[in-house]
Amino acid sequence: MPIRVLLFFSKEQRRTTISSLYTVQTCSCAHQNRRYRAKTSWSVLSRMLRELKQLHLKMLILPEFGILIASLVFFCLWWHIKRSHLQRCTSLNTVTHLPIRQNGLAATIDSSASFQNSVVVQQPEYVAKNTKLSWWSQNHKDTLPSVSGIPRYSYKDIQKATENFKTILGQGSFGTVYKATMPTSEVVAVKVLASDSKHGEKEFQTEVSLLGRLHHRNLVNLVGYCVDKGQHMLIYEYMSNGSLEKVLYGEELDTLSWDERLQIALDISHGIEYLHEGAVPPVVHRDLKSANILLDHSMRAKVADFGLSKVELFDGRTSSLKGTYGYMDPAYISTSKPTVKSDIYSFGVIIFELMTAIHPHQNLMDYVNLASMQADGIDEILDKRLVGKCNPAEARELARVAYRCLRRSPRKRPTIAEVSQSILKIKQRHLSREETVSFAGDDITRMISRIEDQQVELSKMEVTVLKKHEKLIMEDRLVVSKAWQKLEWQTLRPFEEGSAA
Ligand SMILES: Nc1ncnc2c1ncn2[C@@H]1O[C@H](COP(=O)(O)OP(=O)(O)OP(=O)(O)O)[C@@H](O)[C@H]1O
Repeated sequence: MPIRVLLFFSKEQRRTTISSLYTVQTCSCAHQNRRYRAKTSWSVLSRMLRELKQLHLKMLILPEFGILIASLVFFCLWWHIKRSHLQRCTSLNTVTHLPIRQNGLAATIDSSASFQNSVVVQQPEYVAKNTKLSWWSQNHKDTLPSVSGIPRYSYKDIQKATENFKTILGQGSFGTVYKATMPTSEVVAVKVLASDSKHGEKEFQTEVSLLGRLHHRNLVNLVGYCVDKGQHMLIYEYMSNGSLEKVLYGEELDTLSWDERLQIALDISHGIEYLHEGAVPPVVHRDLKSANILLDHSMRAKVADFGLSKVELFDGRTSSLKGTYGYMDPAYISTSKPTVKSDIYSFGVIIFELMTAIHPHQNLMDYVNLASMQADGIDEILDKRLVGKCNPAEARELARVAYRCLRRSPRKRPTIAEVSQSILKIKQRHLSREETVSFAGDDITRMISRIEDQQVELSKMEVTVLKKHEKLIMEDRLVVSKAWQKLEWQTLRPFEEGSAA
């Protein structure tokens, strides 16, 4: 404020003007809320102008004061325009973010109109890692903003990575899945949404927004996507051992060991636990089945295919039935209301599949119901490849967990955390048993090798004794022959001398 201007004011007026200007300045520093700040600034300014007018001073003709007011007005206008532009941009992606619990990570609920009720998790380390892929897309100026920070690729990029869609990994109701190698040498699986797919674009968007925000070591991670040339594609981390369904029912000679099956059950339960209890609100998968469990190079399992996932709503809203025959919870079929307990039911079916290698489409549930009539009924339906290779007590215990998951009343079914705990206990007991066996095995091996060493020693001793004996005999023989010669010579000598005489 130029001092010169204030000189025209009376003492009282000067004080009012200075304090008004001071208010403008401090308001702009003190308040975080910009709208409020702008509003306050405007009201203070207009009040000040009104006061100046009342003073009948011709201040505005003074160039310094005019410039100051003009720049203040300009600044406020500029700030307001910038602020509303920023707000408009953010509302296109995410609107309101409320804090949620997420395995120790801060997470938020996205209430944007485009992806209603989807779960938002703060961008994890893994996404940052994948930003190295984005150089590829950066060259393509036509790319639209990516969803949830997941790298977006052009059709050309994918065409190149899949070598013109050469290797098919599988076919689902969503479309065909191809193998691809990214420029970083990372091998991925590209799911191409079939143009006649019954899921359509809505499902595609659900999958991108949901998968892009949910990350766990037991979920198949989404590493990119493509919306280009009328095509919709999802890029996932590559699971080299394919689906659990293929491994259980395929013609591969290699079979899953009991140990591997226990680990797979535990991995699946951890994946579901993340969806049900790590994400708030909970995510119901709605299509858990062995075809949606994928196995990596070391046979560790991850839950895949969130195309049918929906965040559980607490308003009791019902929706159309989604899922796969044989895995669907009867309570869900009758109420059409998906809950986390419907997933627990499907998981129970998967546990029995793991144990029996009987597909739900081949009357698995009939066998399971028959087996439930006896305490050791599971022994009768256990996968033939496991007979004699697994501890029956462990198998029966796991079957009991699965039976609890299949209870008719959803309320009586355990939570996924309880299921995880039970499987973990079985696994730990299995490991400790194996250690004991291997300890005992170690002892026997050590004893055998000691006996073998002793045998070698004994045979060596035998050889030495024999050699010594032989030497002694030889020496004795020599002595005897010498004595014999001497005796002979002494006996014959008188005769020889006599005859000579
Ligand atoms: N990330 C992946 N890595 C390796 N193979 C995969 C991957 N995703 C899918 N596949 C293969 O592609 C097949 C089809 O997968 P997709 O998820 O499209 O269908 P689905 O789950 O079998 O059936 P639906 O879509 O009807 O649920 C799988 O069975 C699997 O063999």
